[in-house]
This record gives sequence, C-alpha cells and structure tokens, in this order.
Amino acid sequence: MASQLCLPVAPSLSSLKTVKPHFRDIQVGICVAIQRSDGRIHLALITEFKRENSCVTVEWVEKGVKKGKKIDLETIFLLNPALASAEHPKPSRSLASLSVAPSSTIRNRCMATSWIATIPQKNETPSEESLTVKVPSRPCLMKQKKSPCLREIEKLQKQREKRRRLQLEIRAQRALNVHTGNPNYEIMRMIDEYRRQLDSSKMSSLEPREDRRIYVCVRKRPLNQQETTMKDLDIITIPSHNVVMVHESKQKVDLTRYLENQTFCFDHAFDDTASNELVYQFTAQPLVESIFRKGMATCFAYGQTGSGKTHTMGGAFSGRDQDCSKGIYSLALSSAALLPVPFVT
Ligand SMILES: Nc1ncnc2c1ncn2[C@@H]1O[C@H](COP(=O)(O)OP(=O)(O)OP(=O)(O)O)[C@@H](O)[C@H]1O
Repeated sequence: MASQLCLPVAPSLSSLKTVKPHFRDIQVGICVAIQRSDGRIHLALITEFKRENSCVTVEWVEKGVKKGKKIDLETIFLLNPALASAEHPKPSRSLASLSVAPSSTIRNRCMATSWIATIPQKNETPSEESLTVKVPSRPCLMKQKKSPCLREIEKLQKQREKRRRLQLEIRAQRALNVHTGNPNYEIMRMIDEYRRQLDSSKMSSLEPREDRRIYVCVRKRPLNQQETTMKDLDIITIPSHNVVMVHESKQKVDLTRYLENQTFCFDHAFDDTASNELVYQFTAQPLVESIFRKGMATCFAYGQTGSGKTHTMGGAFSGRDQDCSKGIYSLALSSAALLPVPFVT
C-alpha cells in the first residue's frame, strides 16, 4: 500500500482553518486515516470541511492520480481515535505525525493498537516511498461509548467483510475452475447438485400414453464427443416423464452464480438414456395399431440439425453404418407385420 500511495501537497499554513471546539481537531490541511471500499486504510489530506453536513472531503494521490472522496465525521473519528479523544493534543500543523486506528478498531474499539504514520515535511517532496506506517510497541487503550451511528457503521462494516469473504471464496473457486481447465465447472457442479436432489422415481416413471389426437414428445440427445471435448455444458434435465428443464446460468450483483430453471411441458419427455425402442413404444407404435383399425396417422421428427432426427427415425449410426433395425421406420414395419391385416371393403 505504502509504495502506491502518496499525499497531495499540503495547502499553505495560512489557508488552514480552525474549526469549532466540538469538532475537536478536524481541520483543512491535516492528514487522517481513511478506509477505502476495498478495506485498505491509508492517509489522506482533508481539503474541505463541511461543518453543516458533518463531513470532510479528503484527497490523496494513487499511482500518480489525484483521488478524493467525502467522508462523514463519525467515520473519520472511528478511524482516527486520537482526533476524537479530548485528551489527545492537537495535531501538529507540520503534519509530522498522527495516529491512525487500524481496521480492527472498528471491531474492537476498547483494545485498539495505534499506528503512527510519518508524513513528509512541508518542504519535502512527497514521493511514493515517503508514506511509512510504524506499529508502536505500547497499545493504546480507549474506552468510548458507542453512538447508534457508530454501531450502524460497525454493522455495515461487518456485512461488508462478510461480502468480501464470500467474494474471495467465489474467486478462489473460479481460479480452481480455471486451474482444472473447465470454466463451466461451477455451473456444472450446480446442475449436478440439482439433479441429485431430484426424485429419481419420478424421472424413471413411464406414464401410460393417453389417447390424444396430437401427441408431442421430446427426446434429449446426449452430448457428443466433440461437445464433451469442448467441455460444453449439459443444460437439459428431464425431471419427470413429461417435463423438460433448461438450466440457465445467471449471476447476481455480488458475482455469485445461480441457476435459473425454465420448465417446458410436453406429452412425453425422454432423457438421454432412452432407447429407440422405448421412444417407438410411446410414439409410433400406437399409431401403427390405429392404422390397422382403419385410422389415419402421421409421425414426423422435427428439430435442429444434429438433434437426433435421423438417429431416432432411421436408427443409430456407427461411423458411416446405420443400424436401420433400431429406427422408428423399421420398428413400425416389424410391428405392422405382426398385426392382422385390416378388412378392406
Ligand atoms: N439419442 C441419441 N443417442 C446417441 N447419439 C445420438 C442420439 N441422437 C443423436 N445422436 C447422434 O448425434 C448425431 C446427430 O444426430 P442426427 O444425424 O440423427 O441428427 P439430425 O437431427 O438428423 O441432423 P440433421 O438435421 O442435420 O440431419 C449423430 O452422430 C447421432 O448418432
């Protein structure tokens, strides 16, 4: 931290304003400890003091860039207990030193260890290495009654620390994912977890086909070799005999990922373990039988290229050879051959 930060040049002494006593030692031109949103504590120069709003504007230089922010006085006193203490002598206008509370003060203000920060003298050019922090051997004991505002700050601070811990865990997990070479590992794990919680009896159950004029079935194709090599995600689950679920990976504002599951209902849904025979049994076979009862029927496969229409209707491929005996066409012919020829008038 010290090597990256330096303070802006202090304004001239004549420009320093003294404030009312109940604001103790807060003045434009003094250096105070501030805490950044990422938890870092460092020194910054007070460049504006708004008494009516009980806040100050502080500035510092980071990697050559001048930065600033507004901070309320409660937070300033919390991080700079010496300023809040009535016994503490006023800070020297030379800005030679001041005490800075570490972040642990926020958690335990009764046993706070003071940090002394050495600031370059006015005639020294502030350099990146000029800001050093020393920890004194003697701890400074302070007892202060917490105001509701301070308690609120402490609460917020704790919540922030919790969020940061969570973020670190997520980042570590992501790093691990990258390490294992699968950027989809985390979401894959969530989908697996979801599938494990499903009622397996519902998944394998096959409800008898209802007698409807139109029957729409969906078949899930397993990932092929190329998709597996590419570590593509299998985002389809068949949780029951007529539902297809699509898992969508979403991200919250705090970067945690979660699954959003969309469900689609059909007359029948086959998972990737279903065989052509099973698909036939629940789709075309009842149609063949109805034809032999003088009915008329149409069966067709519809889907994106590569989704498995030929595999289902014509039979599984082994390289360039297709096992036609296991396709819907062939299975339909086989059942037709076993049925009695209808009486034609
Ligand atoms: N249920 C399944 N089990 C195993 N492999 C499958 C399954 N469904 C499809 N495949 C495989 O996926 C690949 C694509 O399938 P298929 O050729 O049947 O798709 P398609 O829908 O007919 O594509 P196109 O519209 O381009 O003709 C094939 O290699 C096939 O063997």
